Amino acid sequence: MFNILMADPISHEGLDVLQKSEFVTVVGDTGLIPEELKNRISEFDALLVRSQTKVTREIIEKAINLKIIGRAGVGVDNIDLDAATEYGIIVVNAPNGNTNSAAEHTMAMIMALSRKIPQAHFALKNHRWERSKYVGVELKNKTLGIIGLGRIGTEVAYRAKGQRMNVMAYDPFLTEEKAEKMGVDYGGFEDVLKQADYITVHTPLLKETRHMIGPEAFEMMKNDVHIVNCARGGIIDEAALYDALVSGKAAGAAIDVLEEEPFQDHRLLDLPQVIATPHLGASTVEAQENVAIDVCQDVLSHLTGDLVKNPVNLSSVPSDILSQIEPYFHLAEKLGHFLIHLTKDVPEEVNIYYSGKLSDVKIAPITRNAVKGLLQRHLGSHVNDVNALYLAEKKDITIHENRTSTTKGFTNMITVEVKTKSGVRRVSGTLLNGLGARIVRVDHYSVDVMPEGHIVIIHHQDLPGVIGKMGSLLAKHDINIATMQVDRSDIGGDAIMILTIDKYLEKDGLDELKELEEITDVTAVDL
Ligand SMILES: NC(=O)C1=CN([C@@H]2O[C@H](COP(=O)(O)OP(=O)(O)OC[C@H]3O[C@@H](n4cnc5c(N)ncnc54)[C@H](O)[C@@H]3O)[C@@H](O)[C@H]2O)C=CC1
Ligand SMILES: O=C(O)C(=O)COP(=O)(O)O
Repeated sequence: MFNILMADPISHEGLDVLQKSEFVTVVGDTGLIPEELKNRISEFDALLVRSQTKVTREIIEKAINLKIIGRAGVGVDNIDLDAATEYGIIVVNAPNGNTNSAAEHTMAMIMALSRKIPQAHFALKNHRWERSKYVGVELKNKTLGIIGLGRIGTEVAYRAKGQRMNVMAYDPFLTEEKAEKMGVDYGGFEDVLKQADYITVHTPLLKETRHMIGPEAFEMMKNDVHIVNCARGGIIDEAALYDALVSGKAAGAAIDVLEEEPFQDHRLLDLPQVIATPHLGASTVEAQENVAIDVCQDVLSHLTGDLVKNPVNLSSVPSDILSQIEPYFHLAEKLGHFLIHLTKDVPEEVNIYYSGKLSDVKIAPITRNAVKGLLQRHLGSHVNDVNALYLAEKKDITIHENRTSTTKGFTNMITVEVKTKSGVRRVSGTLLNGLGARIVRVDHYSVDVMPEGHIVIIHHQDLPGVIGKMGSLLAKHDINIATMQVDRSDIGGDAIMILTIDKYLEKDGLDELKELEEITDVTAVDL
């Protein structure tokens, strides 16, 4: 049974997804202060949040059972992603469910700002009939500058065009061709700042975007510019915005998000030309339903061993590609696990070669599984595909991926090679059509071994009688040999024998095997 903590309120349609499962229990405890969350987090396998709860490194360090953090929304700036990755905790979000809601809210804010609707409404509610005070400006033929033309920015662009605005956008991934197709003017960051009558930001809050609209940016803007932030507090430097509004450079601002939420400093909110909502961009019934369902499905998938759709700290793989590569995950992990048992020194470099039909597929997720298999032997079962590459880097192990289209007789092959100061060891495996995974090479020897169960790898001299001696010794320990594979470099030279046996070979049996004079090395692996 997995315990899930819902730390921020999430729509019941999502919770229904979880509650239908017999594998999970959901505890709803919203509004915990950081200290309380820190004290309780070790009880939980999964954590569900929106933007209120800050999932800091301190909390993650205490989350000894946590496997997944689900963010019912887009922005993950409230979660310490580096810490989550380091501790092998997958973070998932719900990137699509609130796009429409946020775009509609942005348009509502732009219109309300232009026609001073909140101010006029407030006056009238206070029984003041102030018609001449609230003269607005039209949107038609004005230029809307969009910084960040992703999901929400794009939807805002289409809506603004419906208002007959000219739209100009800057996004590092926007090409001139794409802009033309969308009917949007293409510009650099500064072009947008200089030409727009309205500027709306739709980037995530990142190191690079924090305070990207600061004093210098305001300096470049047109006089009487209108500023809109329905993305994240901190993208616009609030002190610079305040100065621009007070100096008259900016005519008004509409803000849904603040650098500190709930607000501490209300200077900006007190300005009459500022209209504001308390982070309501995603607060529609529809959006909350969408994001809750999406995130809860991913949380349940992960806890029950399925792949997630919207990982944040892992690259996501489209389902058609995933169906091609997923069968290799298990093989890659087994190869890594097998090889690390043959590796006697500290691994310094790992090369993974993909060949045949694996030479042109997305290999990164397969690599993560190979590295997971390699590291788990010494670092334990907390190594997973979220933190495998991070942990390898921390241990100064460099990982290289290589592709070749040629395979020696196999349609697909993965070779994992480990370099240590004493040499190089490698193992290759393939998926045989209809027959499953096979280890087909160990160093320069050809073999055919199913990577399952109890395996003994014996390096020996190719002399008559060795196989018999070894068989008798195992029989003495009541060990039955299920399969045996033998290969040699040349007659009478070095040879390898790989046995699959029916039960675990205890240390005393292993030591006795090592004592046989023809045997140079024995390794037991449980796969
Ligand atoms: N107020 C609210 O309730 C909501 C706020 N949001 C915020 O909106 C943000 C955007 O959401 P989506 O459009 O769904 O994300 P998205 O990932 O589809 O779009 C973000 C875009 O910003 C661009 N970008 C990144 N750095 C940039 C830079 N330095 N300059 C210009 N563009 C840059 C990216 O290339 C991307 O196209 C979220 O990260 C979240 O913080 C999202 C939903 C609701
Ligand atoms: O999805 C986002 O990034 C949002 O900002 C929405 O936040 P919320 O879930 O409403 O706290």
